[in-house]
Order: sequence, then C-alpha cells, then structure tokens
Amino acid sequence: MAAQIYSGEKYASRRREISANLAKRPEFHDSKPLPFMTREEKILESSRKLTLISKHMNEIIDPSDKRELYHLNCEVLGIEGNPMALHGDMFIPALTAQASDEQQEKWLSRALRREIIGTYAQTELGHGTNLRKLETIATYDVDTQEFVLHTPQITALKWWPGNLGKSSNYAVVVALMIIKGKNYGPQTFMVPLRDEKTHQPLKGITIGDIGPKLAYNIVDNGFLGFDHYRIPRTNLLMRHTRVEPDGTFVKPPHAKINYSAMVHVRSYMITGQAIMLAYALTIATRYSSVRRQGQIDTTQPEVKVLEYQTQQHRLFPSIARAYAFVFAGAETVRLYERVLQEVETGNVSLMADLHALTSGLKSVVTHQTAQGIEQARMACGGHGYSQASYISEIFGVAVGGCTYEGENLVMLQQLARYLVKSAGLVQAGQSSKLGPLVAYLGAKSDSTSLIDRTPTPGFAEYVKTFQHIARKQTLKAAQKLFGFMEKGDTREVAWNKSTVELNRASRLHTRLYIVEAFVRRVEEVADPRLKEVLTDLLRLHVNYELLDVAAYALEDGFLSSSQLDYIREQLYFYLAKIRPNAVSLVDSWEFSDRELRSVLGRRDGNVYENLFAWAKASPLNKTDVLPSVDKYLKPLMESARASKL
Ligand SMILES: CCCCCCCCCCCCCCCCCCC/C=C/C(=O)SCCNC(=O)CCNC(=O)[C@H](O)C(C)(C)COP(=O)(O)OP(=O)(O)OC[C@H]1O[C@@H](n2cnc3c(N)ncnc32)[C@H](O)[C@@H]1OP(=O)(O)O
Ligand SMILES: Cc1cc2nc3c(=O)[nH]c(=O)nc-3n(C[C@H](O)[C@H](O)[C@H](O)COP(=O)(O)OP(=O)(O)OC[C@H]3O[C@@H](n4cnc5c(N)ncnc54)[C@H](O)[C@@H]3O)c2cc1C
Repeated sequence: MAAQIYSGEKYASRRREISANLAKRPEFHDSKPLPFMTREEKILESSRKLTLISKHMNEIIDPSDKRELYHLNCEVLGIEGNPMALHGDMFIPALTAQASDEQQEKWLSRALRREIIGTYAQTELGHGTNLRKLETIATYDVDTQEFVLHTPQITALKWWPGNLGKSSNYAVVVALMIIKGKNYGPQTFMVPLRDEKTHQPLKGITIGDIGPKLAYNIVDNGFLGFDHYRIPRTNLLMRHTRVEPDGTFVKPPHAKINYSAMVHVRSYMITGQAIMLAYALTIATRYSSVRRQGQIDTTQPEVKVLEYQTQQHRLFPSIARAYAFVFAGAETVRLYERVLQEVETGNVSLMADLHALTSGLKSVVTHQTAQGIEQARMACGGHGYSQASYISEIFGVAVGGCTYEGENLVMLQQLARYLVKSAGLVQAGQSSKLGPLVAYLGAKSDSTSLIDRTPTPGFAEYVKTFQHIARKQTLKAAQKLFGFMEKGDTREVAWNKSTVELNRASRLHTRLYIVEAFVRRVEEVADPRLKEVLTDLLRLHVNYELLDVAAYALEDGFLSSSQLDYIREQLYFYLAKIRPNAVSLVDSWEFSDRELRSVLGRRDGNVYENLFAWAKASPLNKTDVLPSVDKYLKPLMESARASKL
C-alpha cells in the first residue's frame, strides 16, 4: 500500500531506508520535544539540524531527488518550517523558471550550494491578493542602467515572506516595474538584502521578523522596506521577460509567466497537505484503537473508541480523502513538470489548464484538510487538545495553506473564470473545443442517476452523478453572471453578484476531479488484495462526498430520496467494512514516531506512560514552586488569610 501512496515501490522503500538510517543518528533527532521550546530555541535547534543535513545529506539521500529531500526534511526538521524553507520551496524554483542561463550560472548554482539563502518577497502589508496593485516600485534609470527599488509608503512594505526576517541574504522581489513613466506590472528581481560576510542589512534596506503566528513559527516571516535601493538592470529575472539597456521592454510569451513560483508551490502543496492530513489521522486512528471508554454491549468490557460508528464517521471519510488527495497530488505534479518542460520550449498552451486545476485543488484540499485535522483532534478527546498530541501544530501549519499561495475564495474564482469560458463554449454550441478537464460540461446528462438502479452500481454511475452536479452548477452560475450583464451590469459588478455561486461551481468541479483521480488510481491497481481495500475506501469516499453535495442533485430530481437512503446505507456499510483495516490504512503511510512527533500517535500504543513522562518533562515541572507563586500567589493567599483573621 505504501507503494500506492508514494507512487511506486522505489520511493516507498527509499523512505524506509532513509528513516532507518536516521534512526541510527541521534544527532539528527529533536534534542527535546518541540512544544517545550521557545521560538528562539526552535530556530536555533532547526538551524543546528539544517547544518547537519547540509554536511551529511549525501550519505543519506540522493540530493537530486526532491522526494528524498522532502522525506529527510519531514523526519529531521518537521512541519514547523526551518530557516531555509522558502529557499527550497520558492527561491530556487523562481530562479529555475525565471532566471536566464547566465543568471542561473551566477545565482542558482550558488543557491543550490547554499552559499546564499533566499526567499520570495511578493506580499505587502497592504496587498497580497491583488498583485497588480502592489506598491513597491522598481523604476528604471536609463543613465545608470539600474533599477531603483523603493517603498513609497508603509502599506508598500513587504510583509509575510518566509525566512525574510532574519535568515535570508537574498530575495526574489516582486515589484511594479516603471520604465520612462510606464507601468509594466509586477516583475521579479533578484535582490541582495544583507552583507554576505556580516549578514548585516545593506544600506537602504529595512528588514525584520513580523512576530509569532498561529503556527509555522520556526519560519521568520519578515518585513522589508527599500529606500531608493539600486540594483543593476541585469537583476531583473530575464528568462522570459527582458529590458534592454535603453529601456525597451521585451514581452514574455505568456503574461503570467512570472507567477511560476506560485504555481510551483500550488502544485506540490496538494501532496504536502495530504501528508499532513494523514499525520493527524494516523495519530487519531491509532489512539482510538488504544483508548477504551464506554460499552456497546453492557455485558462486555469497555470498547476501543474506534468501535463507535460516530468515531468511524469522524475519521474514515478523511482517511479516504487523504488517499484521494495524494493520488490527485501525484497527477498535479506530473502535469506541473510537463508544463515546466513545455514552457522551456516556448509552448505555453497548458499554463491556463494547470493554473485552473491547481487553483481549485489548492482551495478544496486545504479546506478539507483543515476540517479533517480538526476532527482528528476532537476524536482524541481531551488529550487531543494537549500539544502532546501535536495535532494542534499540524492544524496550524496546514490551515495556513488556505491563505498562502492565494486566499482560497480568490483562487476558486480563478478556476471559475476558466469554467465560465468553458460554459460560454457550451452555450455557443462549441463543446468540441472544450479541454479534457472540462469536456464533461458539453455532454448531455441522463435524466436521472442510475445509482442503485443497476445490480452492482460501479463507479461510473457515481462519476456521472458528480458530473451532472458540477455541470448543472457551472452552467447555472455562468447563466446568472451573463444574466446580470445582459441587464446592464459591467462584467466586474455582475461577477461580484455571482461569486458565491461561481465558487460553488469551482468546488464541485474540483471535487469531481478528486473523485476521478481516485477512480483512475484504483483502476490501475493490479494486486487483488490491495485493490479490494482501496475499492472499499473509494466506495466510502464516493458515498460520503455525494451525500455532502446531494442537495444539488435532489433539487432537479436527478437523485431521488430513495437513492439518497441507498447512498447513506452504503456509507454505513463501508464504515463498518473498513474498520478492521483502519489502522493498517494509516500505518501504510509509514510515518516514523520521529516524524509524527506525537505522544498519542506512537506506533507501540504505549500512550499513558508516555503522556505521564511527557508531562513530567514540562519546563514548569523543573521546580515544585514557581517564582510566580512565591512572588504573587503566596502573598495573595497570605493577605486573604490575614484579612479573615
Ligand atoms: C508522494 C510523495 C511525494 C513527495 C514529494 C514531495 C512533495 C511534497 C511537497 C510539499 C511542498 C509543500 C510546500 C509548502 C510551502 C509552504 C511555504 C508557503 C509559502 C507561501 C508563499 C506565498 O504565499 S507567496 C505569495 C502568494 N501570493 C498569491 O498567491 C497571490 C494570489 N494572487 C494571484 O495569484 C493573482 O493576483 C491573481 C491570480 C488572483 C490575479 O492575478 P491578475 O490580476 O494578474 O490576473 P487576472 O485575475 O486579471 O487574470 C488574468 C488572466 O491571467 C490568468 N492567470 C492568472 N494567474 C495565472 C497563472 N499563474 N498561470 C496562468 N494564467 C494565470 C487568469 O486565469 C486570467 O486568465 P483569463 O483567460 O483572462 O481568464
Ligand atoms: C503562513 C504564511 C506564509 C506566507 N508566506 C509568504 C511568502 O513566503 N511570500 C509572500 O510573498 N507571501 C507570503 N504569504 C502571504 C500570502 O500569500 C497572502 O497572505 C495571501 O496571498 C492572501 O493575501 P492577503 O493577505 O492580501 O489577503 P486579502 O486579499 O487581504 O484577503 C482578505 C479577505 O478578502 C477577500 N478577498 C480579497 N480579494 C478578493 C476578491 N478579488 N474577491 C473576493 N474576495 C476577495 C479574501 O477572500 C479574504 O476573505 C504568506 C502567508 C501566510 C499565512
């Protein structure tokens, strides 16, 4: 099963080898539980481990394999980030996709060797979503052939970029490019921020950390201001866009080609989110098979809480989602790598499809992941609320994905633009022009679903029902938009009056895609034992998801209430059928205890003694009487007692 999850036996077994290798190297382990460290201690500890990774990586992994590096990071550094997180996640991808060969020679090679540390500085205090209104300006000075970076007001301060505050000495900075008074929109520049020897900020640069956040606190998200700060013309990233010495602008082959670092993260983060969801579910499912409370049969001993149907309903559909997301994530990465290669040859035709797909997936997957993690926390009762479970940290890190790389409700609208265009083609009788991701929009619906109307309903009937729902909502929402426009609203006003419905269409389209990705993967499985278990999980998935969106199919009679009853019964049937495999389904992700960092999620199930040991190790328990008691509580109680006398 691990080979299914990790798209092949080769990587699944490499993960095991890497984990086994690290188990023998205590210097790579956390020196104490992360929840007991201050933010400063965590950053120090993470930097220590980063240095070790840098030194010994070649003995443990093949550093050219992204997946191996990712696994090494998960084991050693964990999810709370590290001082070079953005260096790998965005700085290197931005240089790879946007720097010319000559620029790559100069900077990318140094970045890969870790001679310099970089980040991606785009968001500002006043603007994150609306990139066209960023306020940092890069004005071209033809005389000196330099760009002058400037922060004209406080809202123009870069704000949020990861590792900008304290760790990075370079950044790929996004600023509005002005040449001879003309605004050429957001462009990307390579900008030195700190002296390479002293690490002191360079003259003209104001820089620092933005303070603690909900989670992800090992990362020093930062602020940055420029005071007429000059960089050479050749620091504009010029793989696709160019500015000649005389200020002539040479257009890229696609207007949004500069957004590639964002598309890179959106493509990869689907897998990252699946893994965080699987972390939380591993912890909650294992704990639920250790925790005994209450009885189902009063003549029998207390049961494991995993026997309760409510607990299964809380956890198993999310287990199915984690599988669905990792399968969809693998497809997304394949498409991303293909588009990256095609763009290199000047073919930008798939950029819009990739953007639409990743915008939708990023939004639906992060939202459902956060919901699933929070349910996993509640499934652990009181102990879920303790940081010993580590689920609160997983939640905090994962939920950040709803905001970064494009706020979810904004990114759903990006997909909606694509869907509206496709609906326009359908309306114009040009369905043959629809791309493969939206071809179903042009198909004719059956009048009713055949779920429960055939002897053994296959997945095709479910897929058709999801297609019907997504098609109906897309065409309806587009019609709403066109209707407002026909009545005289501008497109923008009409759009704003239709966005809730448009975003619903985007979610339904994306949920259909996720179901189809799951079906595609299960169909490929050859081993009959694996196929059976994955088929059960997929059946749980389609029934759970369909129930969740059934209102759309009930309102036009595509599904009847008796079919709905059938879907519910199927759901309950598969909850029970999956129960014996539940622990194996989470164990199949093969997370080591080191990687999970959870007392509740321990593989050996020895939860109670380890919770007690963890509590005793709390810094508060170093002394029996705290200074706060000596200084305040004792005098308070003493004066209360004295006044009673
Ligand atoms: C199986 C195991 C294997 C293991 C393998 C390992 C994998 C594990 C990896 C885990 C990795 C996890 C990584 C986690 C990283 C965590 C770090 C997070 C750091 C966070 C960083 C950031 O947040 S950076 C800042 C991000 N900011 C944003 O995202 C801003 C959002 N805003 C925008 O993107 C844009 O402003 C916009 C898209 C909303 C609007 O842009 P604009 O105003 O310019 O455009 P329009 O709306 O007018 O649209 C015009 C037109 O352009 C099209 N378009 C827009 N963007 C793109 C694009 N990128 N590509 C193609 N086309 C695009 C748009 O659709 C419109 O088209 P039309 O045809 O006109 O409709
Ligand atoms: C953990 C984390 C890490 C980050 N790392 C980086 C980084 O490394 N580099 C970087 O540059 N940035 C980074 N960011 C910033 C991040 O990319 C932005 O915060 C994000 O893109 C959202 O933009 P915003 O903050 O401007 O939200 P806003 O746009 O202000 O969103 C506020 C609300 O307005 C709504 N809204 C905004 N525009 C529209 C619209 N057109 N239609 C309808 N509703 C709208 C949103 O849906 C939301 O409800 C990070 C953020 C976080 C949380």
